[in-house]
Amino acid sequence: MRASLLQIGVDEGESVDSRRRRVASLVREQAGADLVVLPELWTTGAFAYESFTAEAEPLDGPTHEAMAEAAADAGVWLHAGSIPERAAPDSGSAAGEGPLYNTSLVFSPSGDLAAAYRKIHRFGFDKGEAVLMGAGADLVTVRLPGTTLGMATCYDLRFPELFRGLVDAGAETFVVPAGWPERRRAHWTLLARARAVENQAYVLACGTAGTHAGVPQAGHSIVVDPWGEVLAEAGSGEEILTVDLDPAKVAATREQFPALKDRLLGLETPRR
Ligand SMILES: NC(=O)CCC(=O)C(=O)O
Repeated sequence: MRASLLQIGVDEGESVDSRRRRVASLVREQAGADLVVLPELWTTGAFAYESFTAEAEPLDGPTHEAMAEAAADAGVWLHAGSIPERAAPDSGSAAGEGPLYNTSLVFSPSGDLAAAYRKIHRFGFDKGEAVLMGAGADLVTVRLPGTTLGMATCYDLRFPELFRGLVDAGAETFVVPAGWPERRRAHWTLLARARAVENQAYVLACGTAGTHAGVPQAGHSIVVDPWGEVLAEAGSGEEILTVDLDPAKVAATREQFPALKDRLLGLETPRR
């Protein structure tokens, strides 16, 4: 299974529309891959909080349209990273706008939306995403030929219980789009490897390059195998990381070193 991670440069000098067109072309160039992965909030930049409202779009908005077409043209599964989603207002609420979410979209090779995941853990503590966006509530997995994807986004990487929940839901390959800052790059690499080792799963973690809202991005997208080995790691600039994965390695690792079977806590039915 061939995966291509597109570490997109997100700088303020490029408009959202032209970046969307550029990214669609890059996705089309990945024909021959099985899975293509984009970063978190690559239309706006994950730290460009002021632009979230202006650039928010419904689930079936311009990014959905452009990425569905690009996935179908390339004939690939596309994890299109995430968008600032403007949800419909609640039917019971007063007239006005619905909430914002940081929502990841996955398209099938025929361009159909296969899954949407609203980021559960929002970054920023008492500002930014944490106050502007709503929290997702659902764990999401997607079945692909050969592997089941588990979806998580950026700051989610710091919450191991999310990943354990995804394993319980059948995940074998975690896809983590991100806009991770350079300042905490060491955490990014360490956490990506930790989530792979503790869950005996592939981790495909795709970040951005460039600087937006004054925050230099780490880049360093990384692919880790179920034993924790780093299969590929990008530098800090815009880059495409292409890696061949062996989906059977997940089951083999879990069988040869069955640590997941020794879990005692957090199970619905305790083993001992
Ligand atoms: N966009 C994010 O979720 C940033 C996360 C981050 O900077 C961190 O966890 O550190």
